[in-house]
Amino acid sequence: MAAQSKLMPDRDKVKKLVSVYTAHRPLIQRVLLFGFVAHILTTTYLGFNSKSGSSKSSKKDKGKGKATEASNGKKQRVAIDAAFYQRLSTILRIVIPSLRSKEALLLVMHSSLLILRTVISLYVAALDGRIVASLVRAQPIPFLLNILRWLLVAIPATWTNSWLSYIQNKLALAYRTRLTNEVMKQYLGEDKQAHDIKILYKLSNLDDRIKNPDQMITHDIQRFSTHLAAIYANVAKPILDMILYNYQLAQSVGAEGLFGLTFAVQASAALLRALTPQFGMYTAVSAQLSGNLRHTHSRLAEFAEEIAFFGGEHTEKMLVEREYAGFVQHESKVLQKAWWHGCVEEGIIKWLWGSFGLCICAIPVFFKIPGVHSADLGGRTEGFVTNRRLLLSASDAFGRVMYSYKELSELAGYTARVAQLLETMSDVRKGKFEKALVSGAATEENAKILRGRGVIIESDEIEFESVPIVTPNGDILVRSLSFYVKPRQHLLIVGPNGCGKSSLFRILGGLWPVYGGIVRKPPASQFILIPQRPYLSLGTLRDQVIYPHSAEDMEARNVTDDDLLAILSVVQMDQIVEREGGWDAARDWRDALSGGDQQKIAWARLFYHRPKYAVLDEATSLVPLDMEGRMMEYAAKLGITLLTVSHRPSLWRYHSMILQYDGQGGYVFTKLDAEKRLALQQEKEALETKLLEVPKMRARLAELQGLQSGQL
Ligand SMILES: Nc1ncnc2c1ncn2[C@@H]1O[C@H](COP(=O)(O)OP(=O)(O)OP(=O)(O)O)[C@@H](O)[C@H]1O
Repeated sequence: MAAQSKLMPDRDKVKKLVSVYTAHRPLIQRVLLFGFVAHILTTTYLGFNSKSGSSKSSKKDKGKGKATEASNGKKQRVAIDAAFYQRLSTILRIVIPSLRSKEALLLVMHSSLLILRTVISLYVAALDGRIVASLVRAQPIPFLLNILRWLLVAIPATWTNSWLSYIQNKLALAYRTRLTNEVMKQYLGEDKQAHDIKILYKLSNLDDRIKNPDQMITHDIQRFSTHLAAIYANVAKPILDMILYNYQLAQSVGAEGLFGLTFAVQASAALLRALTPQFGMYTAVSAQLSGNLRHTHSRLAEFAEEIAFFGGEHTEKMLVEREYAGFVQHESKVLQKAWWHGCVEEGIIKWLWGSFGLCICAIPVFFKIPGVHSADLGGRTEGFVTNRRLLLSASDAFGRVMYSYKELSELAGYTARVAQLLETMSDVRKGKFEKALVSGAATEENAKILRGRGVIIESDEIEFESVPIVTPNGDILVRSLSFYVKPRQHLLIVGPNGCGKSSLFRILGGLWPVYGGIVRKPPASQFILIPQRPYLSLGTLRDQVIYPHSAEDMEARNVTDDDLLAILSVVQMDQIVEREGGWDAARDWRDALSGGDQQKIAWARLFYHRPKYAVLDEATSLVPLDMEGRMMEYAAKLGITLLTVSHRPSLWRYHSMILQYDGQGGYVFTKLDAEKRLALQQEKEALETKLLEVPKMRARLAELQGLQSGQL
């Protein structure tokens, strides 16, 4: 009796607690639901900002040395971390430049359609329950009416889905266009006046970070845009869905059950996340390896003739196979990781969470929920079917948030690649280069030269005052070079191979930085370069002569096709117009013209543009001597001052100054007396020929002496 009387107050306490709970249940429900929404948003945010992801990746990077690696050996970490969000926000400002932009409008349309789809799904869940309930209650009229509603709701449902995929693809295309335009603006210059920066050349020659810009501009930007457009639907929409479906579900199963479910799901989700491999890093490495492979193949196509003549197919095959093997090895590793991750993922998301869900749907069937009226069999079935559908949608939404983590990792990979391209171009634009320097650059004296910067002054004449000639690798070819070229004082540049003759032109053309001294020169637009193998663009015959002008530019200069024909007749190429089918004929001119004809077309281009200075780098090596003289004289007649690199003595007489490198870092700059030099050259050659005869004469002498002694 005593023990019973002791228990009584406890029982009273519990009863009191239950009655307080029942009385305040609406408030408790609201607090729980609010807590639920806050919890979902916080955990999702923390999940996408997971520090563990980044630290894990850096540990792995150290262990296996696998992160995206620029060719200068620097590794770039790819994870969903602060760096990723920072890169992404920079790119987002490019792809969605303002709230009034087309992309922002598409995003608003996309969001509205996503919400509409969720609303339709909620309605369909309730309708499904009602259809099953009318079946269980054997009520044909409500059943038919509900089927009619089902058919009617199918119209906006299908319409919404088609629109969603259409707008998502449009969004991806719009992002790609914005990003490509921005990159092209930096890569090839914004307008015709902006080509002085020469990012195109500097990116691959003065900097090591970007190995294959073609792959980045075409493939990586496309993948990035597609992922970015999809990530919005895959992250924002599932989060919204999760909140709405669960809210609806809580109305019938109680927020307590929902909270329990959320706790169990979050715990297993944390486990899944911990087991998720670094897909972002793998994506970036994949893109890099496939870019290398593509580059190796494009070299094959470009140098097909040279390789075929050398019989270098076997060596090239080995090179391609090595690249391919590296790519396949990486892809196989990723596939294996994706395989077991897929198993764990499906086990947890589909099956474990499915069982949790069924238990939740059973709550109103087995327990009396305070404040909810008991239902008949039909009502219970309706509740169960609706709840189950809501639950399936909610768990599907949660699953998509989990999967989107993987997608987000991939997006991080492409974001890293695109951001690297943009950052490197911006650095190159500012003159900041990252390049592995050769050992010679390590000496203190060389390093000092490399740290310095010279002055460039715009002028009508060309003058170098104590300018070092330094290669992008940090090799110093000439420590201090001084010379000048006045208009019509043609300069000949000679010296052994690799001594820096063409490098001088790269400094003049603004391709290489000036590391010291003073350079006075006209803007790069006042120079025209004719290399040994001239560049022929894609386009018509006319385009080859007027490159880089367009037909409109030519018209604006009042130059007609007849004028072009007259220019071609100077180089004896006028018959080509008829032969190739007129000025508008388009071909691959590198194949259609012989080497000599290509050089002549380049000279015709020079005569069309009539710049102040022409830079000729072995530009007459493939044309006959009489044609060479004709072209040089015509250029001089047009008032073009020539800076010529050539080993042909026949060219000396067209120049008045000479810059002669000795190949050891020294040089002589002096007046060129062509006749005297030619006489000296002829005397030297005559002596050399005579000297060649000496061994023969000695042998003959010995023979004669032998004969003579035999006779005696
Ligand atoms: N983009 C580059 N990156 C690194 N080094 C370079 C680059 N271009 C040229 N060089 C180096 O600069 C040096 C000089 O080259 P340059 O083309 O000026 O020689 P050159 O005197 O014209 O020789 P040649 O008569 O054989 O054409 C060479 O050692 C070359 O390897």
